[in-house]
This record gives sequence, C-alpha cells and structure tokens, in this order.
Amino acid sequence: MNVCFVASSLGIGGLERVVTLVGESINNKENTVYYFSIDDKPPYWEINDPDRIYLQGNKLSKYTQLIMKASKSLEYIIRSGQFNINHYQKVFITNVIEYVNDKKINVLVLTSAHQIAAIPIIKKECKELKIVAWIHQSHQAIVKNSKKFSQNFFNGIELADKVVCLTDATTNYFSRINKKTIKIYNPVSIDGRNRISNLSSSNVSFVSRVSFENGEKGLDLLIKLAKKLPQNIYITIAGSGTRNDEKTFSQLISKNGLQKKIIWQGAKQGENLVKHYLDSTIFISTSRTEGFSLVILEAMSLGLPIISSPTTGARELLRDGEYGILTELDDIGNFAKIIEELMDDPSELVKLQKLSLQRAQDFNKHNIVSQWIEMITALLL
Ligand SMILES: CC(=O)N[C@H]1[C@@H](OP(=O)(O)OP(=O)(O)OC[C@H]2O[C@@H](n3ccc(=O)[nH]c3=O)[C@H](O)[C@@H]2O)O[C@H](CO)[C@@H](O)[C@@H]1O
Ligand SMILES: O=P([O-])([O-])O[C@@H]1[C@@H](O)[C@H](O)[C@@H](O)[C@H](O)[C@@H]1O
Repeated sequence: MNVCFVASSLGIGGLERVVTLVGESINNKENTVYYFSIDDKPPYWEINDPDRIYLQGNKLSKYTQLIMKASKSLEYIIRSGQFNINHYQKVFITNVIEYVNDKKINVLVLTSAHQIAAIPIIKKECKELKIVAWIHQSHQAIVKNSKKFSQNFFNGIELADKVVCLTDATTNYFSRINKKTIKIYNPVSIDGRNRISNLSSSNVSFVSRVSFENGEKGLDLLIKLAKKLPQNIYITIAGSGTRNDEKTFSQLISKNGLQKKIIWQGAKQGENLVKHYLDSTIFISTSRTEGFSLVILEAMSLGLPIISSPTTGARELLRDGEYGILTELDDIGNFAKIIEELMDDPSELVKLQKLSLQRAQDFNKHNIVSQWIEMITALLL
C-alpha cells in the first residue's frame, strides 16, 4: 500500500516532527510512505530516502502573488466574509493530484485546514483514493483560523474517509460533522533510554518554537512569569524561530533585564534536547492553544512534573489535572507561586514525577503506530 502525508513544511515544528515519526514507522515492506511538502525547505527530521519526498516550493512570481492577494480580498468583501480558498491553491491541488497518480497513492493524509478544504476537488479527480484529515490544532483554533473559508473547510471534513483527532474534545467536535472521526494519540517523540530527571536542579524547562504568531506559545507571558520568579530559579529554553521572532524575543529578554534568569541557547536536538529536559526539575507550558503538545509529553516521559495552561492538549495529556498541574494564564502571579512552592516541595515533586511517567506510558509509539496501520488498512478493505 502507498501512503502519502502532506504537510505545509517538513522543517522544525511539532506537526512536522510527528508526521515524519509516524510516517517513517509505517514505512516497511508492505507500505511505502511518501511526503508531499508544500514549501521547499529540506526536511529537518530524519527521512532516510530522498526519493520519497516531494518539495513543492512557491514558484509563482511576485506579480501573480500580488494579483491573487488582491482578488482574494475582493472576493472576501463581495461574499461578505468568505472566499473560495481552492481558487487560490490551484498549483498545490494540481501538483498533489499529479503526485497521487504518479506514485499510485492509496491513502492521502492531509494535515491543515487549507489542505482539507481541497478534499472535494481531489476526490473528484482521484476516485479510488482514500483521504484522511489529521487535525493537529484544537477544534477551536482550526475553526477560528479557517473562518474565512469555513464552507470549503467543513465540506472537506464531511467528505474525508477518516478524521483523526488528538484529544477527546476535538474528536467530539468533529464527530458531529463526520461520523468517521476517531482519536489516535501522538506517540512520545523523544527517546531518553529510560533516564529520568533527578529533580535536583533549580531549572524550569520550556521547549518551543520561538514564534509570536497569534500569541500561541505565550512567550509574552513567559517573560512576565520570569519576572515574578525568585532569584534562585532559572528558566532554560530550547527552541528557535524566524530571524524576526528570535530578535523580538532576545530584545524582550534584555529589555526586561532577564539575561540571567532566562537561559536560551537556541534549538536543541537528539541527546542535547534529552539533556535539556533531564537537567531541569519542572516543565512549564504557557501556550494559549495546543492541539496536543509533544513537548509536554516528551517532558513527562523523562520524568518531569508539569505545570501548564489549560489548553485542549494539556487537559487531555494531564487528564484535567490528575497527572499534572493546570493553571490559568490570566493570573501569572499565581503561576509563578505554584512554581516556587513546587520547587520547595521534594515529596510533591516525586509524586508528580511518578504521575508523569505513568501517564506517558499511554503514548507508546509501538501501540500508536499499530493503530495507524490498522486504520489505513481498514480504509482499503
Ligand atoms: C499550537 C498547536 O496546536 N500546536 C500543535 C502542533 O505543533 P507545535 O509545533 O506547535 O508544537 P509541539 O510543542 O507539539 O512540538 C514541537 C516539537 O519541536 C521539537 N523541538 C523544539 C525545540 C527545540 O529546540 N528542538 C526541538 O526538537 C520538540 O521536541 C517537539 O517535538 O502540532 C503538534 C503535533 O500534533 C501538536 O502537539 C501541537 O499542539
Ligand atoms: O483549546 P485550545 O485552543 O488549546 O485553547 C483554548 C483557548 O484558545 C481559549 O482561549 C481558552 O479559553 C481555553 O481555555 C483554551 O485554553
């Protein structure tokens, strides 16, 4: 069977990470997995065979792009707040259909609202093809982000052969639109080889894309939080972003005099990332939205107690507070107080460490990959 995962990019990022992790695990004697990337950045995550990767890139001239943008705005005004996104992604639709035919793809897995909006057209052209819509954001976030082309998006969801969600909340939402909606968790995406934190440092770990887009990761709140923490607690950060976002973040750190409190050494990978987690005692997330949160799960698997904002993903991973601490973002003072108190409470740290390790077992890669293979195989019966 031939399976193709489509992603906006194969660069740094959680979606990219999990698409390649699940994809490479499914790729075996029986199945060949292909990747269709909408941008042309080479893959950041390991894919051992370049022949299975298609990097589209944007080959439209600046002039064409400008015309398209203008006509999109015009359509948006005329149709009072809606446009047909498929008029503006003809290159992608043509290329993906060509790729499906060329590689004899049986199952196509789409991973964004834009891509899902194209399902009716792809289905018309490729009658035998099965299409999976894999939702990586929370339902609130993906619905909000696709508001201007919601008709296209929901038509796509309705026609999907399977909708895969990461949490109960998002599964419940999409089940009302398409009965073929199921939950498959993301697997643990780091291998600590059974090592766990010894909970002895005064470091609080934060791992994230450095991005200010939509305020998703709450980096502004992280700065506020850092200011409220006592002198002996440090926030260590692993992550990178665009040049602009990195500059903004550096400036925020220095403007607030936090150079000693926030230790940020850029992106980390492999053993360096494992060490980053292991060298800390608590993991925090200040995200305003998370469809899942691979970083919380990675931290849990390495035995870190978690304190997080109550995003859809964190609620599922921490089972509404059973396996870690959830705290609202509107009271950053309280968030800081929880960190400070937990740092001073060794028995509570050990208790939360056990809970993290216990919960992380529900996200075993082997089990999750089996669920994917079973789902894909059943689609073709
Ligand atoms: C806002 C939102 O809804 N985001 C979702 C998005 O990913 P998003 O990219 O926002 O975030 P995640 O935190 O899930 O993943 C980040 C990944 O990048 C890696 N990393 C990060 C920093 C670094 O220096 N080195 C490094 O390797 C992390 O280890 C992790 O594997 O899709 C993920 C996969 O379904 C979901 O879990 C996220 O909830
Ligand atoms: O569900 P999700 O998108 O991850 O995140 C949600 C936020 O978008 C929302 O503003 C907030 O009120 C919710 O409690 C939740 O945190």
